Amino acid sequence: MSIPVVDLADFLSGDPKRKSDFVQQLGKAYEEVGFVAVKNHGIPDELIAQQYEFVQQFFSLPLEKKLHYEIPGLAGQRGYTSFGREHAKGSEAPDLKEFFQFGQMVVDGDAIKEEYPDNVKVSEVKDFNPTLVKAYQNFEKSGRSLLQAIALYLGLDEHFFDEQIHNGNSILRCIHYPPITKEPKSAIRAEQHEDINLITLLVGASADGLQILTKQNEWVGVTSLPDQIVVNVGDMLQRLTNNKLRSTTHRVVNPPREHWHTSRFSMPFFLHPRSETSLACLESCIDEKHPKAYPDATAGEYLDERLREIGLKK
Ligand SMILES: O=C(O)CCC(=O)C(=O)O
Ligand SMILES: [Fe+2]
Repeated sequence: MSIPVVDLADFLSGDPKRKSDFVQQLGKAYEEVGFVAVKNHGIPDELIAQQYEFVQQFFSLPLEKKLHYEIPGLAGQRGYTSFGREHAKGSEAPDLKEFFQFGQMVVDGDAIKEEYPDNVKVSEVKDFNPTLVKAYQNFEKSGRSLLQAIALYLGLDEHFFDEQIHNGNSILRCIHYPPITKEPKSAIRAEQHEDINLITLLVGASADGLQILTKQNEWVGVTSLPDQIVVNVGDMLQRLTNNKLRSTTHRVVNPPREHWHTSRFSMPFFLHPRSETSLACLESCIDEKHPKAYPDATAGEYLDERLREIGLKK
């Protein structure tokens, strides 16, 4: 299915009409579909290509080397998480994936640094960490622009989210779905779920498989052109907007049998605010037809609850 396509260059053009058209297109797409493809997203192609290359090198290391980077007690939030550990909320069978997570680097003296575990340094793949740092910063920048557009759509100040995401708890997740060697029991590459965070930026995955559940309750495949990234609403933004913007259910299905021998790689960037940020439903999104649907919570409290539900936190 082709999801709506928006052009971030319109938002950044300085032309008030192009900017406000972008805001309306993005907001409408998030009310209706929850997913958009973004062109002119600002993340350099060479950087994405490099990141893919290093990520493939990392996952092709022998398991005992990768296990060095799986750090107990971090709930998978930094470093390596081995195959079969994470399951979707409400699902028993683990997903068919392994992944590596990279988090915020605080360099401006902000005391929030104490909240974050250090990133895990991979020594076997030269330039792995510096490349993830660059990618992380680029995703943050594009994500900030998209949230500025969302703020305007919601009638908020354009910079409403800027402070909330400054040194926020965002995660860059590099995923490997290995080749499938035997009939999977009930598991698929990634079982249906909604993302936890505000928005997710996903660069072109290396193979088909991503599907979204439409309002008509049908699973449809999502494909984006190589020069686009897919950006979807997560549960934190759905919650903040009292269900005005949709955190659409999605999954990654197994390939047809003739492609079982192939790996799939993908790199979602989960944009999170600072943990103290309130996710209380915005007053402007509450009315008689839309009574307040969620109790107040901070982003930190909510994340904690969700990490327990998916088996990453005990
Ligand atoms: O691999 C993908 O294309 C999507 C992964 C995903 O939805 C997730 O990790 O939350
Ligand atoms: Fe997801």
